[in-house]
Parts: sequence; C-alpha cells; structure tokens
Amino acid sequence: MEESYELIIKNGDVVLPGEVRKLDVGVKDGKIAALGQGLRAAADTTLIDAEGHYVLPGMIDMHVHFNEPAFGHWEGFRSGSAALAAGGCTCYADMPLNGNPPTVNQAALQLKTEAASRNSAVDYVLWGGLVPGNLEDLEDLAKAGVTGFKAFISNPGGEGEGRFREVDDETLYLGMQKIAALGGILALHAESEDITAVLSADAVRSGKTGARDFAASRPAIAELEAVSRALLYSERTGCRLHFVHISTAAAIEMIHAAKQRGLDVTAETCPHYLMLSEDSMEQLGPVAKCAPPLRSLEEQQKLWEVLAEGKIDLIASDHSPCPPELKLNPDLTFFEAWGGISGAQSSLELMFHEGVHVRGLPVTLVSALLSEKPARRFGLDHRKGSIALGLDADLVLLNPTADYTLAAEDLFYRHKHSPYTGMTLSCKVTATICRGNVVYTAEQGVVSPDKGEWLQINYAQPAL
Ligand SMILES: NC(=O)N[C@H]1NC(=O)NC1=O
Ligand SMILES: [Zn+2]
Ligand SMILES: [Zn+2]
Repeated sequence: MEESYELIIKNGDVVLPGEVRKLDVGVKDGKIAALGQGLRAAADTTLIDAEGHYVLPGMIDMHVHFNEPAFGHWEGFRSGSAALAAGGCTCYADMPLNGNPPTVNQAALQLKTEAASRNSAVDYVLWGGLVPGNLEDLEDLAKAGVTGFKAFISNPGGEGEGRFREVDDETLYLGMQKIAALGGILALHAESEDITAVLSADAVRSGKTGARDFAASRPAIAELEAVSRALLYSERTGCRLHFVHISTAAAIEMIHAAKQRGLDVTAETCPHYLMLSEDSMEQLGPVAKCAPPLRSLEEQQKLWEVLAEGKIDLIASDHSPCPPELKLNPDLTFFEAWGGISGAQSSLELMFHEGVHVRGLPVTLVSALLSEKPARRFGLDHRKGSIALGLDADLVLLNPTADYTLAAEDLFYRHKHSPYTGMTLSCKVTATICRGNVVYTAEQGVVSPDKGEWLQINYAQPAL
C-alpha cells in the first residue's frame, strides 16, 4: 500500500546532518515519514512548494526568558513563542528567572507550567534554578522534568521580593555535587561577582556611567575567572556543565581545552556577540545592553574564528526582554537600564545572513549549532534537532535570497524593540512547522499560537 502523508514539502534544499540534498519531505502523524524524490500527494495532503528554499530543522533555542509568572508585562509565553515561531524556532528552553517566583522549587515550577500551558506556539522545555537555599529542591525539580539547572555566578539583576539570586561558592559546589548525583546538567552564567561588583561600583561612584564604562566594568577576566572556577568544580564533582552566552574566544578555548581533558562541558554563544560590538552599545544605547557586555570588533572576529573551528557547541538567543521604559528612558544611565537583549526572533536569520552569506561558513555547520547540537546536548535528539526519518517534523523554510530590512512591526515580542531593527538581512524565514503543524507563514503570520507542548526530561531515560 502506498504511504499517505498529511504534509509534503516539495523541491526544497533539505539540510540533513552533514549534507544538503534536494528532496521532498513527507510528514505523517507529525513525524518525518519520508525523504525522497517525487513523493506523491493524496487528495487530503497539504503541499508546500519549497523550491529555492532551504528546508532546515527548526532551531532549538536553549536560552530564553519569558518572564511569567508575574512579569508577563515584560514578555509572556504567547508573544515570546510567537516571535520564536516567526524566527524559525520549533523548541525552546525557558530560563528560571525574571518571572516571580523564580523556578527554584516544585511549587514555582507548577506556576510556570500553568503559565506556559496552551500558550506556546512551539514545543518547550523548562530550566529549574540553583540558588542559595534550594539544594533540597533540586531532586523534586529533576523528578518533575526540568531540563537542567541554571545558576548565576554574578548578580542577575531583576526586580521583586524573592527574585533569583546568584550562588555563593559553597552553593555552587554542593549544588554541582547534587546535580551530578541526579544525572543532571548545570547551565551557568559565568562572570565573577567580585570583579564585576567592584568595578561597577567604582565606575558609578566616579560618574563613569556610559556604554563603554559599562563594558569596562565587566572585562573578559571576569568571564575567564568564573569559567576556570566552574571548570574546577566540574572536575571535582563530575557535574555536567554548560556555559551560557560566552562572550570571548579565550573562554571558549579554556572550555575546549577542558573538553579535551575529558570534562563533560559545553559552550554557548549568542548572535549578539557575533553581530554587535561595544560600538553598537554606544550607537544604539541600552537596547544593545547585555551581560557579559558586547565586546570589541577584534574580540567578535576571534569568536567567529573559534566558531568556524568547531569549538562552540551551540547558539542560543538569551532573549531577555523588558518594557521599553527600562531600556529607552533617557533618564536612565547605561548602568541603570535593563541588561538583556530582545533578539530571539532573529537568531536563525542572523546566523545564516552573517555566518553563511557574509562569512561563507557551511550551511550544515550553522544549522547544527542551531538545532542538532543543542538537541543532542540536552537529550532531545531522539525527537528533535535533525531532519531524519522518525523524528518530529519540526521544519523551517528559509528563503536564502531575500533582501529585507527588519522593522519593529515585524517583531512579535510583547515590546517591539530590538538592536536588530533597521538591519537588512539576506534571508527570511517563510514558514515554520512544529510536529507537522504549520505554525507560522510569512504571509499569514502566526496561524497556530497555542499547540506547543512541554517536553519533560527524565535524565535516566530520553524525554517523553
Ligand atoms: N536577568 C537576566 O535575564 N540577565 C540576562 N541578561 C543579560 O544580558 N545577561 C543575562 O544573564
Ligand atoms: Zn546570563
Ligand atoms: Zn539569560
């Protein structure tokens, strides 16, 4: 009997692990059921013509802050996931902070899942937090299906009583012991609190509160010191470790060397460290403020070099939005403005535009950093991250010959500010499909805003 498909994507340049081939993709029951030429449609098959487009696995963005509960007026699952869908992302990981309560115990996780449920356009996983005082909660969180634990070495900022706090060394060490015993993974914001707090206080005291002063208050050594300390703890505890938003090639090299010694560690960077620089912070203002800060153009170039060498494990957005008054209010100094970049909708397009089109990197390398490698690192690869038979039909159509200038109206975020507006990009996401369901098209916008599902992670076994 002939196979019948609910969806066939025809004639696209399909980005498979390690190669690009002109193929049709047949989807059945939300899974990739056929990869071949001339797949035949039945009467009820939806046909999408992808001629001239790349067909990519959906991006897996392991680092977004969607701010619910309590800070949905900053961003929420609805608007945030709509933006991700429009940007070609089909699965994401929400961070345990910037909402309140932060996701540091089972009760808070429950609130988080309620906020997300039936409000996400695409699938998601949830991070739990490691903070001073919650060692006894880690096991419950692990059992409830968090993807891993997030900790900050430096002050995370944020508002509200009970907000997420950075770890002291003892909490970090004991937490890593515990997470290792649970078979989990720690994601770490690695900047030294001692260095950044002293330099920031000095700068503010002497009235040096501009963009470059902010960058100088969080120098590369703050990242390197925190990375080296955490690597030592990982070595001693056996805890799997993932460094979020690494901003310097030197830190990438340090992590790479640790990997070569046998440590189970990985490094992420974000499009903003690859696309923007200290100059952007000065020119664009706080809309381009983040921590670690944007660095020099020389540093940015070195980051591209280590990326091309395969030393960066994955790309994530660190979408950390806020209302415009915390960014655009001219009364705020650069130090006072919110630190966090709204960028999640643009990650895939930026990486293809700059990485593939401008810098000539292989499509397969860039795609792997966005999809396959995050899936593998975080135990999602039996479901997601590649275009392969039997996996979820999480697919993106990318027009690689577009020429469009990103406008604020194009953004699906709750607050439509981003350092990338006004940038002209050479590619555009034209459709996003999650488990075979068309979630977004460039013509219609987000057509399916709420069918995303939570993938609970069981470390001992693959995700459900
Ligand atoms: N609290 C929070 O989201 N902080 C994030 N923002 C940023 O720029 N870096 C971060 O870690
Ligand atoms: Zn961070
Ligand atoms: Zn973050």
